[in-house]
Amino acid sequence: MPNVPWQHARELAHAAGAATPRQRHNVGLNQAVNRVLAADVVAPTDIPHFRASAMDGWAVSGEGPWTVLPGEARSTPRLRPGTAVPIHTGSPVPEGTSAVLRREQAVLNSEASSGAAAGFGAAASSAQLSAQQPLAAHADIRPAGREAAAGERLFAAGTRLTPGHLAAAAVAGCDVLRVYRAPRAALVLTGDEVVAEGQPAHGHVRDAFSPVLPPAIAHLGAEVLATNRIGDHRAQTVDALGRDDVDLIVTTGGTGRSPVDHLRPALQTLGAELIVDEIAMRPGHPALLARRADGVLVAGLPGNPLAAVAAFVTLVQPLLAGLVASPLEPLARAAALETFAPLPGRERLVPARLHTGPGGTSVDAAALRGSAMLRGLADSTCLMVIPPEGVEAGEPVPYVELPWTTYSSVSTLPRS
Ligand SMILES: Nc1nc2c(c(=O)[nH]1)N[C@H]1C(S)=C(S)[C@@H](COP(=O)(O)OP(=O)(O)OC[C@H]3O[C@@H](n4cnc5c(N)ncnc54)[C@H](O)[C@@H]3O)O[C@H]1N2
Ligand code: MOO
Repeated sequence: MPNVPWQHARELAHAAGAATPRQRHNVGLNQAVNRVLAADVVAPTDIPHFRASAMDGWAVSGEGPWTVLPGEARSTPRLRPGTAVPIHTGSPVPEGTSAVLRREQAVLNSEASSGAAAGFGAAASSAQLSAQQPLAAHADIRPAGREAAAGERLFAAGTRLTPGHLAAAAVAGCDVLRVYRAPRAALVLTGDEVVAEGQPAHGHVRDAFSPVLPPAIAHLGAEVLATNRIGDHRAQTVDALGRDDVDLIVTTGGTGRSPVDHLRPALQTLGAELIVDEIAMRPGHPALLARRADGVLVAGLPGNPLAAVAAFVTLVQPLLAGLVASPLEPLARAAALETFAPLPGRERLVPARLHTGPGGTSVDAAALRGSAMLRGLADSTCLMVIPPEGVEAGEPVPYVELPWTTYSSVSTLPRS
């Protein structure tokens, strides 16, 4: 489809990912962060699975004062009314326990000082224990099943796993989780003039993409199997686009229509279908998305670095979400801090920084935002999506987070 409206390009990319057959497998918890659940996680038992003390102190039964029994809670299966036994945080409470008395609220024998001074854990058996204040029934007892009952759904299929999910799964007693296999990608970076290290000579450029694309793709939960650098050469391009051990090939450069741009002709040679053929956006309009006859997807990002990042969030981000059955997220909005004039027929993606202040959340566009520039991007957390009709300062504008924005997507400081 030629010159696809920006939002439609996202939807086509997401649908292309979602239409790709998915594989599922079991992974250990320490391999599961950032993977997407392919099945619900269900509590195998009650969580917690036993009634436990929430504090260090005494398990007591009935009304005080209580006679302290010899031993401690773990070796005491049952308490009778009027008795108590020392207990530690997390230990199972004996049957018959009506409450836990915190050590600092306890008085042993006739001592009026706090339980801390009353020799907790070292009290002689048959000492008399009482509470400084009335003790509520069930005080400081964590009931079994308080967090979840056995069989209850803890996390739904489709959840992207964070360390917090994994900690909860571990506490539930899970060792492996059923997840979608991480999508596999290969990079093909084109350009005779592109060098991978050092200061580029006159007419050459230093590669901007190998530092940004692998972490961005990994952040989105996929693996980069290989990065292949090729010259502006037709046969090399056909060859590089032919690998079949991946779900997705991401290319950079060569999206134009000059004799040295080989991406479109190479895709034609391979019999690939163009799903998106240019996008009504700036920068990044020459970007494309294609599917080979065997289903492998090819996302062609333009060579200009900021244009490539804009095309990445438009095509690759939704596509990778579709590959693991995640929804296409609606865009968040924040107030634009400056006015953008209309640009009929296309969206503009502008690097910007989110800022929270007393008046709410706003987006502050970077100054250096030419399609071949990167300084503005370096200092940004998102791309504003300016609609064709423009936006007035103070109006809400949609934005997409950059695919490496993690825990601090909202800055509390204005751009300096
Ligand atoms: N006659 C026209 N010319 C151009 C048009 C157009 O519509 N008509 N569109 C412009 C736009 S917009 C873009 S974006 C670029 C797209 O270019 P290509 O995707 O074909 O990329 P190249 O020509 O190979 O390179 C463009 C530019 O990017 C630099 N580049 C390439 N790879 C890298 C890299 N790995 N790291 C850093 N920079 C890279 C390359 O040196 C060029 O400067 O076409 C416009 N032209
Ligand atoms: O996609 Mo191009 O950046 O607009 O130069």
